[in-house]
Amino acid sequence: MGRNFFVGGNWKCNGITEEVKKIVNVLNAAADVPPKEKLEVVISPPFVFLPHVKSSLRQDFSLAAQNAWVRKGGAFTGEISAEMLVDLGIPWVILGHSERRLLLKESNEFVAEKVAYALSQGLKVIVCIGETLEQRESGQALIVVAEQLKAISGKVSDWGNIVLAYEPVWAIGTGKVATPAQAQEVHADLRKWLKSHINPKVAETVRIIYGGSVTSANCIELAGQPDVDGFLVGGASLKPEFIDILKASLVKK
Ligand SMILES: O=C(CO)COP(=O)(O)O
Repeated sequence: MGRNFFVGGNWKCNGITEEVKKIVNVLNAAADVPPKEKLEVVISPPFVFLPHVKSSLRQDFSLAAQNAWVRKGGAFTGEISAEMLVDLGIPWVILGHSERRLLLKESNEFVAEKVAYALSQGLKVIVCIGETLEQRESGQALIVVAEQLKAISGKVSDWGNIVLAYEPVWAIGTGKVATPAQAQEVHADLRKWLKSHINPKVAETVRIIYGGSVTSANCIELAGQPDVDGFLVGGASLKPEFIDILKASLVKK
């Protein structure tokens, strides 16, 4: 089917210099990581560590920022612009993470504007979408992710540089992973949505990755689902078990 497996390691707001060095050492020392043509690995440290990690991380792994400002830089204290990331040679950015949607009140529209701007500057974007527990329990999961997707599709015409990360909020950092069937159901539905609202080619080629309590213990079964094209890993990306998660890509033929 030709969708290259994709694993992102989202370090979130974790790590100080010594810890960052240790994680990079573990990543650099990992043997038998499938080659780039089979597995795309993107590590996302906090902004302040991007230059250090860029200069010390193995060449077959790539880098993502965890956020970017919604438009050109300027008088926006505390923000980081897409131009700065491009200047530093950072190819990817994570946008729309639920922690930012919920804690920093980023709306669907705002996230969509950020995605469009980042793409316009040449960044590739990991777009996060996902429902809360309350929304799932009231049967709204698919409606919520479709709305999140619709906002983005209203502002984006080229999907070639987008990876979609389905991250149910109730599974993030809770140890309560979605079952493989739950993940597959939403991923298949997202692909159906893309097919009818964008086009069949985008539906077939966009990678849809799962995030939320992925560990070395559950990654193989999740990776075995036909519409799960990889993972966005939080907590476990700070640990040596991340290497086992990378190897879950081997279940894809
Ligand atoms: O939010 C996540 C990745 O972006 C998932 O976090 P956890 O893997 O810690 O649940």
